[in-house]
Amino acid sequence: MKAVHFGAGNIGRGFVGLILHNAGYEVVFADVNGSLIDALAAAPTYDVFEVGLSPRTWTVDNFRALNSATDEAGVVSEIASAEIVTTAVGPNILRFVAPLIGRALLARDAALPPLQVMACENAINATDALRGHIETSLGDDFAAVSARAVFANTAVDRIVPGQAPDAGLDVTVEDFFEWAIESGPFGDALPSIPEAHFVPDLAPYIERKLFTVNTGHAATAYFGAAEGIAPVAEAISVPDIFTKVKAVLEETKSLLVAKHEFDPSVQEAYLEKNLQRFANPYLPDTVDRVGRAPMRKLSRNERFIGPAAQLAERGTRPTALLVAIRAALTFDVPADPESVQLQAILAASSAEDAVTQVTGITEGHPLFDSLVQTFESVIQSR
Ligand SMILES: NC(=O)c1ccc[n+]([C@@H]2O[C@H](COP(=O)([O-])OP(=O)(O)OC[C@H]3O[C@@H](n4cnc5c(N)ncnc54)[C@H](O)[C@@H]3O)[C@@H](O)[C@H]2O)c1
Ligand SMILES: O=P(O)(O)OC[C@@H](O)[C@@H](O)[C@H](O)[C@H](O)CO
Repeated sequence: MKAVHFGAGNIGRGFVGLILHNAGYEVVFADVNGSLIDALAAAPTYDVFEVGLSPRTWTVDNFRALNSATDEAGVVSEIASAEIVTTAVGPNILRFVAPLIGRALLARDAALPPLQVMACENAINATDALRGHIETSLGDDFAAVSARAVFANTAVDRIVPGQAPDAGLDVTVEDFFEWAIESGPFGDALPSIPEAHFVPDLAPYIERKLFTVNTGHAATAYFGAAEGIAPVAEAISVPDIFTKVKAVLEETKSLLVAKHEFDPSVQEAYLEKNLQRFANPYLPDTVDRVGRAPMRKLSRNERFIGPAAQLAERGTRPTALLVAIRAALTFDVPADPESVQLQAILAASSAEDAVTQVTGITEGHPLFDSLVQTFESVIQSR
């Protein structure tokens, strides 16, 4: 069994690659980072160090690595004969890997079982987005080959921080993980991945993950950055930050419980567990990584505006989420292109225009006026 995985970065090596390896797949990593691919191609193994209360080390072998910038034909050929293709490249990069998957579908033997395509990104319905990019890249040819693939959305959860410069290929990760995959698209032919769990309806899982883990994580990062704190674990240990993050998660909990009918006590335990995960003292994670790409994180369906807008549409004005959104607007990291872009918008725009540009929320939406007030207070304080 062979899986081609795009993105040999933190989650690629420390989670998707590891779980597929443990499931018995040969993993072919495809990445545009030449030095990373060269190192992987030359290495027989790498280690994954799980840190936390139950530490353990995994050794990953049975992998190969290809440079998808310089060897497109090689990557296309590998995908054409693979069982699975996964991605962990970032939601905005899916459009660049899609044409290679499209070309592989054209080349794939129609007699093979369908290629199982799963995007493992922090975004709602990322695989649907990937499929859309494949359709765009193939144009009229897509219809003829669409039966050669099945597309399943997934929710992946494991905190994998940036790695130390001297770590080489080894990856330090937390000792927790969860991989939920929608089962419907596979029919009776589920992929053989024992450590994943297959669910008929992914929507509650991905919203619960994005609006709890990632909303709380990002809020911690932005509150921490505003206080000049770099480590995430240190940020969440500040009582005032903990209180504000918990309040944010109580708001998203109220939405998740109302919308998906989660048991309130189960959701409370889930959010408490996540507050503990952020505080993992063994995990060298930073507010700059967790807060990265604030334009993406503040976009319409993402971890802040997604739940805040839904609460407002249900007649509840969010308050803690707006405090976190305000902190996000102050995230000023010159090395982060989206932070630079955000600060430029705030410097040059009215609050009304900035709200629409950054969040996609327009006048007339029940959250609009609250966002304008929040943006205005940041613009005034600059
Ligand atoms: N790190 C985590 O804790 C974590 C957890 C769950 C989900 N995710 C999600 O996984 C994705 C990747 O995150 P990460 O933390 O591993 O980032 P990362 O930067 O460590 O890895 C991304 C990799 O993608 C590669 N890449 C970029 N453009 C590419 C292209 N066109 N083709 C092939 N490879 C390309 C980069 O070179 C890099 O190696 C993101 O969507 C993120 O939200 C991350
Ligand atoms: O990857 P991002 O930028 O969407 O979000 C940063 C972190 O919150 C994220 O990577 C978490 O570590 C991960 O989602 C945990 O499962």
